[in-house]
Amino acid sequence: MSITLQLNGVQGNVAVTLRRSFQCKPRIGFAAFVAPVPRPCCGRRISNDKVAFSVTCKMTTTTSDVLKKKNVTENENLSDSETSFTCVMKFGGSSLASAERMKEVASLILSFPEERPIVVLSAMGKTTNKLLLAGEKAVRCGVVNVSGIDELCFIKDLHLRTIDELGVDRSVIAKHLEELEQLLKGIAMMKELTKRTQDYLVSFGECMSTRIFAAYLNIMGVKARQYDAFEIGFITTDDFTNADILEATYPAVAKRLHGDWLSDPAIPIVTGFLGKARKSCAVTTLGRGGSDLTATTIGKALGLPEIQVWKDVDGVLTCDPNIYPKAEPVPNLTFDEAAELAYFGAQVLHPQSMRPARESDIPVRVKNSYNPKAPGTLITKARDMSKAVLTSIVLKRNVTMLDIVSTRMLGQYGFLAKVFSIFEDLGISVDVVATSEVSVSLTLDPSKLWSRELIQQELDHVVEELEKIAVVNLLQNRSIISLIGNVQRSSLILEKAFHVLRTLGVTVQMISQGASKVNISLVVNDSEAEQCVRALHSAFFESEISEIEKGYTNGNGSVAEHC
Ligand SMILES: Nc1ncnc2c1ncn2[C@@H]1O[C@H](COP(=O)(O)OP(=O)(O)O)[C@@H](O)[C@H]1O
Ligand SMILES: N[C@@H](CC(=O)OP(=O)(O)O)C(=O)O
Repeated sequence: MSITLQLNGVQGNVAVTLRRSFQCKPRIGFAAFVAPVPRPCCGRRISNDKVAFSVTCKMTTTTSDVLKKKNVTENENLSDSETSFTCVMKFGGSSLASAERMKEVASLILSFPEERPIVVLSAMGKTTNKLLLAGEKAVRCGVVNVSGIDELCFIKDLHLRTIDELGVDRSVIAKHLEELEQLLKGIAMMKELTKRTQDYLVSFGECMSTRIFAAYLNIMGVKARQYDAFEIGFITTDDFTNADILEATYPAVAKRLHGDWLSDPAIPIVTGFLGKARKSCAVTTLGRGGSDLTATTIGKALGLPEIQVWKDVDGVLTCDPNIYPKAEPVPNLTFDEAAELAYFGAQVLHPQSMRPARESDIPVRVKNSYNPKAPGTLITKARDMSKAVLTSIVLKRNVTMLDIVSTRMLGQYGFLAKVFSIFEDLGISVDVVATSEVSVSLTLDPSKLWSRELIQQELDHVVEELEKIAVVNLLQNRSIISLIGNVQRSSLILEKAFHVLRTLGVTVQMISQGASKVNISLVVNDSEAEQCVRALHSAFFESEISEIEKGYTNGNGSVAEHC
């Protein structure tokens, strides 16, 4: 059985996403569609000979952004009933810092009446940081002093004030506030904060923000339902503080959210960042900023047409605005570029968050909840790279670099394998690598876990192990500057970048062109890094002729074609 879809006069290449409807039968192959259907789809039987399908059509040859939703029945009969969600909207802590902000986010969601979103929320403002600090203080302060921990008082005050200002009943989070204090007392008693307990501790942030927001929507007459991710099928590894999402998550989450919607439609308000460990069944977290990953996971699970992540900036910018305020929004990025950018330190996206979106080819839109009219950044599988040179500059500070020279003869095989097995044994992740026949230079990832730095003891251990096979030079306080862009034009990028760095008198200590073909990484001293980023930004992105650019002007004063 197959379906022929008539798209009312729209010509050209049409990508079609079919979304699961009421029942799991019959399974149907949709051979007639131009694009392959991502997974078996199910229809809703509306009479003996008709089955209704919820279909989203994305016109890829007209305006790439136009989404049209239609319900299509077998033999081109259209039905009006809408059966599923249209997007994920994720709001981070920066969008939810106060009652005022929660109100604005609620009206922002409701300003898209044509959307039926799944909403993913982070903890309010800086709640996660405060919870972590409260946990650290609890270890040292003694049980009797827990109630007085500044961060606990701040969290209580922020959430109760928000509840009161929104007109929500305090009972919505009363149990959580009580349990949070009990947990901190437990930590104080044990004088210990394990990673597992740390995850449980920070989960209170998302558990409370989602409950408050759902209750507020309900008060406003908009039916909403709160979900704890760890109760609806987010299954992860047991790697507390940095857990990976397991495949079983996708069908479980889709079944739960879709099933609930069909039996009693309400906007789902889901905790970002959290999961449930497969073995221990304890609460896990997905690493800092992990709510982005929650959003893309839900997008993939339900095969949604779009994933939106709402931030406090006008999209992904040409560099970190805290380093250089003249940073500009980047209108389009590929999944590869966004992933590389996030991995190499741009705080704006969680490093793993692009994976589910890329796997299911769902566009991710990064928008500004403080400035919803700004177009934001659209992240897709491919984009027109013909004019692209540099997209964004990313800085990762406080990196440790190792120069490792083999003590054996030239051509000794297995040297690299030995080096990397040492890192594997010690559970340390390597970022950037450059090799020669007898030596390897590499940088160590400082922020794998909770943004913590590798501690000296761990570094000493690495060096000790490596010194069994090599001469090792440990170089600390380095920075990686990642040039994200079109590596097809790497000569141009490098020529210009090195001109900038030479003008500044900066020596590049290592260079590596990523296998992803969208990233060139340069290692410099920490103390010089910010100055380099500003100068590189000025040279690559600013139209006025900068001091550095002057070196590129030709005789008649016009800028030579370098970028
Ligand atoms: N290249 C970049 N583009 C945009 N924002 C960036 C970039 N690099 C760093 N940032 C920082 O990331 C912040 C947004 O990310 P984040 O705080 O995680 O938002 P949220 O809490 O809403 O998820 C911005 O306020 C900005 O300071
Ligand atoms: N609250 C968590 C998860 C998160 O994603 O936060 P945000 O969206 O505010 O970056 C954190 O601070 O890491």
